[in-house]
Amino acid sequence: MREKKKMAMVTVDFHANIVLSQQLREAFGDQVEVVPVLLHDCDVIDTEGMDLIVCSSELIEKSVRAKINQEVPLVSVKRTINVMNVLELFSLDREEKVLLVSNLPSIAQETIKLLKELGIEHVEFVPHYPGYNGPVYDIAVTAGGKHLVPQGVKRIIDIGLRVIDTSSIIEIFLKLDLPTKELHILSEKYSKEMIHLNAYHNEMNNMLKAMFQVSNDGIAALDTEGSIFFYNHKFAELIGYKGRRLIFRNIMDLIEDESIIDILLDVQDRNHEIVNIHRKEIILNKRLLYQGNKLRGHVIGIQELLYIQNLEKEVRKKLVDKGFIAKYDFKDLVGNSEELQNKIALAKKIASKDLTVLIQGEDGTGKEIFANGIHNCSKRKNETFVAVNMAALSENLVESELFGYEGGSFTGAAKRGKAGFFEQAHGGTIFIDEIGDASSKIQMSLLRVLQEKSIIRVGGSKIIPIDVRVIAATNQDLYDLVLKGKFRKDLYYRLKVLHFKVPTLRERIEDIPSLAQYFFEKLNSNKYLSDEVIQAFNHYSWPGNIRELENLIYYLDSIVEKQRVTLRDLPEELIAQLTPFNELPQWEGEHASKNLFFVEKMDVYIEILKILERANRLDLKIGRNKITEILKTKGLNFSTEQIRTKLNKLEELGLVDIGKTKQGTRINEKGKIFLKENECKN
Ligand SMILES: Nc1ncnc2c1ncn2[C@@H]1O[C@H](COP(=O)(O)OP(=O)(O)OP(=O)(O)O)[C@@H](O)[C@H]1O
Repeated sequence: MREKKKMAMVTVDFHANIVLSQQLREAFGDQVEVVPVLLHDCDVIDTEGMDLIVCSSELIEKSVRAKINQEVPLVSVKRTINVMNVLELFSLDREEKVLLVSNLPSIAQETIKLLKELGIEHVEFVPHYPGYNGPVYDIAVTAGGKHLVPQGVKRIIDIGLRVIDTSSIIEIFLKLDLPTKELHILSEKYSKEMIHLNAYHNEMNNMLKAMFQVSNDGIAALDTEGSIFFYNHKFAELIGYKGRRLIFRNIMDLIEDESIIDILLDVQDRNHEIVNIHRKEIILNKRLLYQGNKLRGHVIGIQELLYIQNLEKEVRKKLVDKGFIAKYDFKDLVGNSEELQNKIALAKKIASKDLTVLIQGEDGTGKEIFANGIHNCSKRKNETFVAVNMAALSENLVESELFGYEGGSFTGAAKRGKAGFFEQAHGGTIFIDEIGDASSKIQMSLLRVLQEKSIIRVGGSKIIPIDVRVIAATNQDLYDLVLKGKFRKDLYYRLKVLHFKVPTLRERIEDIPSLAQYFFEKLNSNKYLSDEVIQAFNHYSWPGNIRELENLIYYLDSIVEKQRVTLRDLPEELIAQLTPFNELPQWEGEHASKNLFFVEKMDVYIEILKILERANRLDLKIGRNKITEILKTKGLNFSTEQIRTKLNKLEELGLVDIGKTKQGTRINEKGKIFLKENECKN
């Protein structure tokens, strides 16, 4: 019979030797004799009959060789950390400075590396070893070297001696040159390995258990009969059994409500069920637990609804702070006018289509609220909403703000580069306000994004695919910009796939009282507008639209001391722009006529209508250039652009028809009646 193999386990430290020798005995069983040797206890290592010398580390290999006088194979093992022992380290504060104490600097460094590999990356380990006089911190971590920890440390975490790595165990087996017919040793070793592995799984199990215990969710596992075989503290607390032992208790004895028991024990997964336990609203999720095909039980996750709601609020607040959330809804649009309600109905339809939108409208009409509303009504409502104002972005940075940049692509750029608004909006919506202000270069890039659905960062070459819905808005006449060559036609058509115009406040004066009241209420003010003020407001042009009204209400709330706001309280500049009431024409047409003509002096409009009426009688086509020319002869100096706006206003009132091509503008029947009734008053 072949003699038993013999190996020496050499270490410096006595405790280490006990642990490592034991580990080797477990791995190799009766097939190998393990002789413990302490390096500093002998001048010469007795190698008589020795098949292998195992060193606890490469660092002692040289000293070991110096103490052997015979050629004996030698192996230095790799060491690893017992996973379970490091759990405590997860509880250390982020960025805490912690000493890593070992007998040698290199071992300290090696242990730090191992800990990092195990995921302990949130603390800063500072190596410490005997003879080193570096700074001492409150906490020290050591792998079996408690006695080496310097004075002044308040808390020592001993993660235990580092054990021999599996790969080294295999290396030892091979070095021992055990005959192949004795491969069973290896298989035995493997089975030992399995034991180690099981131990590792056990450790993982323990780690998971520890994680469940610190979880803010109540978690439990029940068998098919309802008997609890795992639960965490939070679960016990939420079902009203805080601090009680629930293992193997049946859930039916703990919760009386049968409808909840039904949910817990029925054979289907459950999502976001809301149940009432001890007068608390609890949100419940459940997954069935299978072993192969066989149902083993149920895993339950519960949480207090209030807690979730508060969390959501916090997350929402953070996104709001970053400006990445749509804070308005359609219900924030105050006003019952048909004009507004029709546009809201249209916008809701638009919201359901995942296409690009163009919103046009004067300043302060609520375009941004519409954009928010569309996002919040769309399938992207739970994703980010990034609002960008082209007019507010500096010319130099606009490209990098929109599309991001690669590290170091320009002076002042962050080293690691930065994602732009488009990347940040990925999955959600980007709202580009004042799109008419985009430079031709940006227009080109925007076209690319819309066509290719990808971006390239400034200074980069990688194509980054993005999935973003674009909502653009402008207070300018984009088509006019296209005609003037200031806006790309292709981009214009790409943007206005779905489009609508937000009505001005002039077009919906009946909303003024409710808007005014809404803004007073927002300020917690009990002030209100007198009828004469509302009348006056109806006769004002509101160039700044709702924003102007809002600001005026803030002004009135701070300046006026009485509850009822009268004409006298209005700012002088506003009064100056109102036409006195007795001069108001009494045309009983559509309400629009009541407001539009008091915006500016009536006479220009009357003159324009007169010119159009004459042209009509003579059957002449007349366009805005001709009208501008004729007005000049009457001492009324306006640019063709201004005349265009006035013609548009007349068209809005239904008094003229503007030809779509080169037919010029024609006065219609309503316009003629209006002219007849008002001509004399001017
Ligand atoms: N229908 C409405 N009801 C209540 N508030 C409104 C309404 N429309 C607009 N507002 C308010 O008026 C202000 C201007 O609205 P918003 O910023 O959406 O307008 P805008 O058309 O995007 O303006 P701009 O083109 O100048 O950016 C905001 O304070 C908004 O809350």
